[in-house]
Amino acid sequence: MRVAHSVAKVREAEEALMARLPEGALMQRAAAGLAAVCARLLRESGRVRGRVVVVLAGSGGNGGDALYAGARLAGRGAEVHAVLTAPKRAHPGGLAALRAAGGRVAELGDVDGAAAAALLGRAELVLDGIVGIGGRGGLRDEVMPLVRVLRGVRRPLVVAVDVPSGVDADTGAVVPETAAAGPDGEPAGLGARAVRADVTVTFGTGKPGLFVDPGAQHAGAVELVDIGLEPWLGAADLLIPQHADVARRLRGIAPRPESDKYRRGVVGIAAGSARYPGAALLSVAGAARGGAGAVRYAGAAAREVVRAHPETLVSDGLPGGAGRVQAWVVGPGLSRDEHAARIVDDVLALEAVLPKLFDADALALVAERGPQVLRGRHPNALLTPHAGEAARLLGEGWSAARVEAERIAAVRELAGRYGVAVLLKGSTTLLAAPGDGPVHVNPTGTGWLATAGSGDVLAGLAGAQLAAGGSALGAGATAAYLHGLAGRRAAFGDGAVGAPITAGDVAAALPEVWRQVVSSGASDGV
Ligand SMILES: NC(=O)C1=CN([C@@H]2O[C@H](COP(=O)(O)OP(=O)(O)OC[C@H]3O[C@@H](n4cnc5c(N)ncnc54)[C@H](OP(=O)(O)O)[C@@H]3O)[C@@H](O)[C@H]2O)[C@@H](O)CC1
Ligand SMILES: [K+]
Repeated sequence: MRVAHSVAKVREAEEALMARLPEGALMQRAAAGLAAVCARLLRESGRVRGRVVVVLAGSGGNGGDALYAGARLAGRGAEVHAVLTAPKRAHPGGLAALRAAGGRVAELGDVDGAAAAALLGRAELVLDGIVGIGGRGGLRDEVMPLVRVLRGVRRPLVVAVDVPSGVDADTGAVVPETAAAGPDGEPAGLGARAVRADVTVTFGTGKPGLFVDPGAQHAGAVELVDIGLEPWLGAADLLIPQHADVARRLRGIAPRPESDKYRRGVVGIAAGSARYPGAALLSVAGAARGGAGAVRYAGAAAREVVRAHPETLVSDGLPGGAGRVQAWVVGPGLSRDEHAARIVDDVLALEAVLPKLFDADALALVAERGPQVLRGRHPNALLTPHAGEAARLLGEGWSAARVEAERIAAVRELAGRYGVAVLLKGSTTLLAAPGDGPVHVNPTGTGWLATAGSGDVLAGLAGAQLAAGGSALGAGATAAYLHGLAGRRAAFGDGAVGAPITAGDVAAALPEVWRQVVSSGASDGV
């Protein structure tokens, strides 16, 4: 499990640790770890000696880390150039160390467009130490020309120090560029006032913004440098599961010799309608490979379902009359007519402790009824909205765009308000349960999963995980993880190039990724 802590918790822990260490010791630990990662990255394509490294150093501790790391690389023979983005306030110790090691120093004002392009064009590695956890808002005007040039030059490896400068460390938010087009000709709207890194070397613990989009896209691969903070860090704010965590749960629900289909769990699917039978088929496909012993289907697409999935137990009545199940999935392709409302109300009338997953059209119907139909009544329910559905559930003051921009806050608010676990779909899928516990981030997604019906497969899969037992949050997190891996598997196969996939391909890839996770469970995985 990877973890992340809020800036406030990091600051508190740093203070406690610094009080026990000689002055500057913590920054030396950070810089040593940072330089070691940079040296390793440079060695992947040769030696450190003679390589051109450009350090962008701001006015705070982040710039200090970068300058000290630059000094260490210069000490190993690299040709290091620093550009001070706030020359009067550059870290004095770091600056002296870099100069003493033979590094060259320029001020932002001296490095205009052409000079910046020449310098960054020669760089093999750029250290982004403009601003770290002390940053507020997007990058300021004075550094943007340099950042735009960096974006345009034939890419050196960009290593962000602690956080990509301009990314909000707590939320992952970035400020979009409002200017029409940058000098590099980048179309308006695509750029952000933030650095885009290949690798982020973060200190002490992860920062939430490194794992949640759009910040995650700016962070690239995240490497953690241990600076001894752990004993002083409180509970994590974000958890990022890896193969080993998911493997533990999958082993726990694997069938035993004495298992029968009922002990493994039966998942009920109330999905699809005469208009949208496909959603029923895809939900059943996800559920059938999701770890339950059997799938029961209740609804208008019974005939189509049994034709495509003959192992399914089908009926065309309401869920309550369909027979015993351990978890219900309601919503995909249900449409929003009176009959759909009757189905949702029927599920809401089922035994309170029975796990129930509400997706798609069922979410709109839940939103109409209000949080009180779930809060305090259905402790094991799971909502699986995308941003638009989340905004509808949250009501006044929320829009899909706001949910996208404040994903962590949105998923927490939803879980708190409805009193149930929530899986917020999107480019980074997040999960939260009511209360102050950590938000889970799914690390396995791929853009190729943005394809029709992909959410239906996820709903079925998550329902099967609910039926197999455990908390709604654990079931949802496992489903999101497997679904993301299956999407990657379907889109990329064994290679590095993705291709378009269908939701059916995602369902078909589930057994393979399940095996992959369980068999490599001891390693880090993603
Ligand atoms: N504390 C520790 O023990 C350790 C800390 N460590 C390191 O220190 C970092 C934290 O250092 P920090 O607190 O000095 O803040 P930092 O991120 O450098 O930025 C503050 C400066 O940036 C400026 N600035 C703000 N917003 C901006 C913007 N949008 N665009 C441009 N500039 C902006 C702001 O300017 P001002 O608002 O004052 O005008 C201020 O001067 C942390 O991330 C880690 O790398 C490690 O060495 C481990 C030990
Ligand atoms: K930075």
